[in-house]
Amino acid sequence: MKVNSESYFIRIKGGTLLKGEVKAQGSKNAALPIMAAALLLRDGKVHLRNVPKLLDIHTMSELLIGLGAKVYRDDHNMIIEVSGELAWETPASLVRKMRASSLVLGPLLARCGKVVLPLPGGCAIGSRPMDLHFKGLSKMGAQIELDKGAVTARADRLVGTRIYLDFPSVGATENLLMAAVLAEGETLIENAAREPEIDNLVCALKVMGASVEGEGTGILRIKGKGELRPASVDIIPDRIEAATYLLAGVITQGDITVKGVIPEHLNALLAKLDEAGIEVINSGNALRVANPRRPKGITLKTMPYPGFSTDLQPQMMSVLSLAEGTSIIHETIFESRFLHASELQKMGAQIELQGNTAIVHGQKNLIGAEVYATDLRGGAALVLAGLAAEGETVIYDTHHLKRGYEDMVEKLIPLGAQIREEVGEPQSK
Ligand SMILES: CC(=O)N[C@H]1[C@@H](OP(=O)(O)OP(=O)(O)OC[C@H]2O[C@@H](n3ccc(=O)[nH]c3=O)[C@H](O)[C@@H]2O)O[C@H](CO)[C@@H](O)[C@@H]1O
Ligand SMILES: C=C(OP(=O)(O)O)C(=O)O
Repeated sequence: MKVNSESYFIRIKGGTLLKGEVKAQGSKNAALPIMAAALLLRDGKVHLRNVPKLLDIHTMSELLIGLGAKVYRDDHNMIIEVSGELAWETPASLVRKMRASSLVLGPLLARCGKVVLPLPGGCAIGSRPMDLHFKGLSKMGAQIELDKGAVTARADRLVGTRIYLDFPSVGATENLLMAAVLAEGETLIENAAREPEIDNLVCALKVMGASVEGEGTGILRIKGKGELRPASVDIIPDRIEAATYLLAGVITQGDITVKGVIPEHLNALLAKLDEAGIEVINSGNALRVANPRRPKGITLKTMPYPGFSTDLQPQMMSVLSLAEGTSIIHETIFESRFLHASELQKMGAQIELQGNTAIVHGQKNLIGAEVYATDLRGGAALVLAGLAAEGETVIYDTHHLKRGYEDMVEKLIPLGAQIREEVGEPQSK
């Protein structure tokens, strides 16, 4: 039987209370830009530790190899070796697979003076333009041309300048920061994103010899350097993956400890769980929920960090669909990040959508059903719902989960989940 990447599905027999410990993986969204940052080296290696084994990481490796870098992997360690000339044309087949491919734009432009990047385009969760990336690079002296779905950026020299971001875009902050570390003079990025993954990138750039100040403050001050040096970098724990397992404990009213986390990265989630009446035990580098009660309905709004992460909104919607009372969820980051709602409705969730607001009327039970993962976190939300639902849930298109969750099924089984992944064409599809 021919198996393609879209033939994965997951079967869950729900209603089992989960119990045990699970370790957080390294952060996907920190590892991806740091891998791209290796392109800034003229000659040498960047060693990365705690790199998660994910499809997106594989895609970024392929992209770097296509550009002329060498990538070696050994379990969760990775070495990226860069020397000599790099290609500046990025292949559409890889760029279209993953939005984060656009993170090679800043480093390649700074390193090669020219980049052709097919535009990653929209995806299921929203249109995701790159205007802020282009505006910032233009201000640094780059010429940007858009033609036939690709951007060509050219710059004989990038010059430090003052850039105000109209929105604290994570990707734009990362691209501009990486371009600025090799630019002439000082760059100021105002209204910069403050996500922990940006701090991890700043930390990586600093060990590579860059001069950057202001991480976490919203104002980044970068003094350009002629050259960076080889370095070793630790990837931070993945706050979104960690939170997903914590929420698996909440939704099954189980007893789950997530180890190897940085709890302060999850302050917004912890505040909302507290409002919902869920006690989370914080022991410094682990978070535990111990047979929590059913959550109360709450209101939440997704916001740039330190606000509530849009990447946790779908999983939280599953949890709140089993709350006592009604919850209101405002999605302010992506315009179509409610695709999971109609799948949750098939499982008995009572959700009304009004533009970027979801009104979730909590139910006592969800019922297993056949549902489709529409995107990465939407898929995670369905796994959570399936773990709590009565009877069997079959989730199709679970290849999306492989972008962001290392061995999700294998991590849930020891916690008591009755879950298995299957490959092939399911009968009922
Ligand atoms: C690989 C990675 O780190 N992905 C994360 C990153 O995505 P990403 O970096 O794509 O997210 P951004 O912060 O850039 O996007 C946030 C919002 O700004 C808009 N925008 C962005 C750039 C731009 O030039 N113009 C513009 O209008 C986007 O369409 C979106 O509505 O941050 C998102 C917001 O926390 C997370 O959900 C993603 O998981
Ligand atoms: C939206 C996400 O990733 P990406 O930006 O790579 O699509 C995510 O990690 O939830």
